[in-house]
Amino acid sequence: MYHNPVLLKQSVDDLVTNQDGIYVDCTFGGGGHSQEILYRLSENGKLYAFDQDLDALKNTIDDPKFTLINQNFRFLENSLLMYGVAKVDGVLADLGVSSHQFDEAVRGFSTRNNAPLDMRMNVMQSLDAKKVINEYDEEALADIFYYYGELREARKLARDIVHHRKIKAINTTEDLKKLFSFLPPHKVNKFYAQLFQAIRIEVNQELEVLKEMLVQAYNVLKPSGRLVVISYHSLEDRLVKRFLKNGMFEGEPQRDIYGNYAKAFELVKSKAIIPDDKEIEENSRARSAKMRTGIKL
Ligand SMILES: C[S@@+](CC[C@H](N)C(=O)[O-])C[C@H]1O[C@@H](n2cnc3c(N)ncnc32)[C@H](O)[C@@H]1O
Repeated sequence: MYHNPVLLKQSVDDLVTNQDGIYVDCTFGGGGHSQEILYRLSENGKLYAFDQDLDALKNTIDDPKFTLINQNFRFLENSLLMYGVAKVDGVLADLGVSSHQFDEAVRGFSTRNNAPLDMRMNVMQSLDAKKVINEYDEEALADIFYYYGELREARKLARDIVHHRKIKAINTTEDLKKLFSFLPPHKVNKFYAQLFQAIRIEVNQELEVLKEMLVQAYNVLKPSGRLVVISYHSLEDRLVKRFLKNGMFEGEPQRDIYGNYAKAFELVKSKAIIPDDKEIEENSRARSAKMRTGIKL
């Protein structure tokens, strides 16, 4: 199976409030969420879906209400304008990589397989994991490991990598993992997961594009339109949470003349929605999912 959609019912229940409306699925993947949105729309409704990965295009849905756009969702606003769409009723984003991307060993996302250091969601882009690991300077690498992987020994890791790559280029996931094989077995899997997460975030500029998409989603939403975001790690969730609360990512939110914080969205639930035990048992990818929904004020 290409991908088993996470929090499917909950997310689409939150998203679709107008069966004649215009909706956006920023992360088409295997099309599970898109398919469910289409079921809820009348023949007057429209769904525009984005995916930057060419593989996802193979899953396209044959439905006159549906348009699939092979583009990064950081170009949400302009891409929709190209289709004559200025305002929409709801935007969904189910972030990260699909199971298909993860399971395709050759793409280098998984810590389990030996593969070229790649990790690009869009195989047409030039920056890949090999460039990050072999060409970034020590300080840049340390920052990536510290901020994106939340690895405390970031400086030492960066130093080790720079030392080894002078002797021999680090070309594959196995070359990279081998550098840290001295770690105790009970620590090594978590460490690799954090290391790979950090590199993947950098290769795909995941936090930057998320910020750009959130701001544009706000711009394209009609008043009362809904933004639903499912994220899979705390760095993403933190950005989504702050944006839905204050319409910004950092700093002090503005206050009105009464001293109240200016709000961009009303939250459907103050706490993030997480999958229940049954869903996690059936789909391990659901384990770290957090969903937040805002209604544009
Ligand atoms: C978790 S999967 C989505 C799965 C989908 N909801 C389903 O039901 O099959 C994320 C998908 O979004 C795509 N994606 C991630 N970031 C993207 C971005 N910045 N722009 C466009 N597509 C992106 C990935 O290529 C991947 O196919």
